Amino acid sequence: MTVDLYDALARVDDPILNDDIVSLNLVGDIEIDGDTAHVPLALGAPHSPVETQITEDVRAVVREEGYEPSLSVDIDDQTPAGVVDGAPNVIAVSSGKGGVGKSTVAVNLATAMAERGANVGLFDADVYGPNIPRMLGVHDHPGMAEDDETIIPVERHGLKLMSIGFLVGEDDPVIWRGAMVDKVLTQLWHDTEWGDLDYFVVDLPPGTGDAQLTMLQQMPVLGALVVTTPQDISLDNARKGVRMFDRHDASVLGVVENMSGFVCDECGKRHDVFASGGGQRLADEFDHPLLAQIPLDPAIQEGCEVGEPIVSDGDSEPARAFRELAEQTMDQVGRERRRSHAGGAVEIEPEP
Ligand SMILES: Nc1ncnc2c1ncn2[C@@H]1O[C@H](COP(=O)(O)OP(=O)(O)OP(=O)(O)O)[C@@H](O)[C@H]1O
Repeated sequence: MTVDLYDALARVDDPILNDDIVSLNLVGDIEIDGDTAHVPLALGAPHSPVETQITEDVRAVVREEGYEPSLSVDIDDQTPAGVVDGAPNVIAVSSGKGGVGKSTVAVNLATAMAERGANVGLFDADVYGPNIPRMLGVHDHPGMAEDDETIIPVERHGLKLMSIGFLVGEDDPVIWRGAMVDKVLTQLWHDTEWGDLDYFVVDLPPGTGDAQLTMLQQMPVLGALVVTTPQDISLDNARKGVRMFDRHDASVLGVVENMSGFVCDECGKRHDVFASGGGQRLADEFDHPLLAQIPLDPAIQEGCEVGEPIVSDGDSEPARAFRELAEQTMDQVGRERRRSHAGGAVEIEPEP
């Protein structure tokens, strides 16, 4: 009977890895218990659009075959083990230089993933400008757990936040360097009681120097986003960022072009304030996907000022762009995890 079910499940495709889920080894040992079919699936990006679709397709096929589906999801792959419970997918948000909107992207990405139902932790490791508490409207400080040894992260907009800014204050110049910074950051994230997380977003300090590299080496980063504006200077710096990740074993999940064109309220036309197409060129050059183009919009900055990430603002253009970024990022995470599970048998088509 289960043989038929495997045959039937081979009708379900993984649209990213371009093969069916049985050939990709994503279906574990099926057990039949009366009318119920227990189907273990090897999926690694909870609430991502593609994996949500795969699970819905699996349920539909199991029902068509006359069973009630009971799915369990677990993945065993080669990605780095998590540092916190639940082995979350660690995503580093980076930029080649300051001021391109890296923290804004990290905040809106994390919020959008949480709004899709994922358990998300956000770690503000930007020692030189830890402004995420302000962007999320957090004025409290985290508390200590009863054991007096672990820190309870602040919860806001459905995500858990810890920031180096809680220790040093946003406007205090950070005088620590090198090893000291690493030590404090590592301790802060280990000592935080994150609970079960699906995704762990880390806002790195801007730049591509030793500080960022050491930080990456100490975190089990699954992949990085490289945020850039369309200008050349910013792109040159972003290039260094991509190379840094390529040298380190963390893969680049994709490029995010921020401040990409300004849509005028008055005339409704899009104006490319900076040069256009830069993010796409960078992505093409390194064969990484361009995950989103976030418009230059004063509402994004106002959202940061009042502590309400723009992505929660209904159907505005920037909100849609950030939601798209979250969906694309989660799908890239899923691609890495499932590919790693399926092993060398998978031939990946280049990104369109
Ligand atoms: N797409 C956008 N449209 C309008 N304003 C934006 C946009 N993205 C970011 N900003 C604004 O630009 C400023 C810098 O953004 P942010 O602090 O996120 O940059 P960063 O790259 O993290 O900088 P840092 O170097 O300090 O880490 C903020 O005031 C933010 O509100």
